[in-house]
Amino acid sequence: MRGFVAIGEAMVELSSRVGADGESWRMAVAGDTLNTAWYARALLDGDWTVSYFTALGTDRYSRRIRDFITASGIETGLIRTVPDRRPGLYMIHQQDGDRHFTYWRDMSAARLLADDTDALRRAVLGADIVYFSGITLAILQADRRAALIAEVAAARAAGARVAFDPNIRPALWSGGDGLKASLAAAAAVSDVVLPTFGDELPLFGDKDLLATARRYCAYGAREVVVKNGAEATLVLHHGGQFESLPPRVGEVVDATGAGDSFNGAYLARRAMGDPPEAAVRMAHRVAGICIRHPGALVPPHTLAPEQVP
Ligand SMILES: O=C(O)C(=O)C[C@H](O)[C@H](O)COP(=O)(O)O
Repeated sequence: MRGFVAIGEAMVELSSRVGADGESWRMAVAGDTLNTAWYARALLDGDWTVSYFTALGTDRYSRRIRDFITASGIETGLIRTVPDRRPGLYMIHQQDGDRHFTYWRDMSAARLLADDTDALRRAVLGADIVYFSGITLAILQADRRAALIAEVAAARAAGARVAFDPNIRPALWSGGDGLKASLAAAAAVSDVVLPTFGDELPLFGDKDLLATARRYCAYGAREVVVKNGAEATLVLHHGGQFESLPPRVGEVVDATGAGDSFNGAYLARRAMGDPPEAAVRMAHRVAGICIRHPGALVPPHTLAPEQVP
């Protein structure tokens, strides 16, 4: 068996719908790295196990998150338990054609996911693919962030392929606490980096997607996939480059999870041997399904092979 391990925070997700009887809220389980693990699990074949590493409490909602992850076919055996903490929560708001998030996660259990270095090491050692994000880093104290990057680097030295999405969320980084340096340090231990141009532009002022891709290559990445919403994705791979245009999607219900679902599909297809061109095409199809549904995750039947051949 081969192993895909994702590290980060799983939360309670609330998304709203306005119907005849007013606004109603739907509760789900999501979180960027969990979303990617979930889509990867849906698309990887039976030769792969997918595991999620985080920290959860012992309360009702922590149990619900754990049960959901297990029911999705993702291993939860290595998840840390922090009895006096609860999971974080976020609400999705649609505005100006995009999704926006409000968080309640300052004291979440996941903030302590890297406190036990041995647990972290057990989670990543022996994995074939390790996946983490800028959100995983943002929720940690600076020394724990460094510890996590060191464990990821050790897993890579032991043979893992490392994938990282910068997933820049300025709201999670207080001024001057090392956002840019953390992204550079993470990319330096990564093989594949999957940034979103719209997140990179305001922080780095990149003039185009190539500038974003080159920056992550300069940090050390070998394969960079720059997503750009409905516009063409740019892939830099072993010195070559190409662009791929996503198919047009009719009505966008909620863009939450577009990037994460793209990553899950891209990494799953690369893991199973597809070249980047075919992996990007599949990733666009899956992201197109994601954004036609509320919340980050879709009803599993919408990813059946006849839907995404
Ligand atoms: O922001 C966070 O901390 C979350 O994890 C909540 C969301 O599930 C992802 O952020 C969605 O990510 P996108 O694929 O970029 O839409």
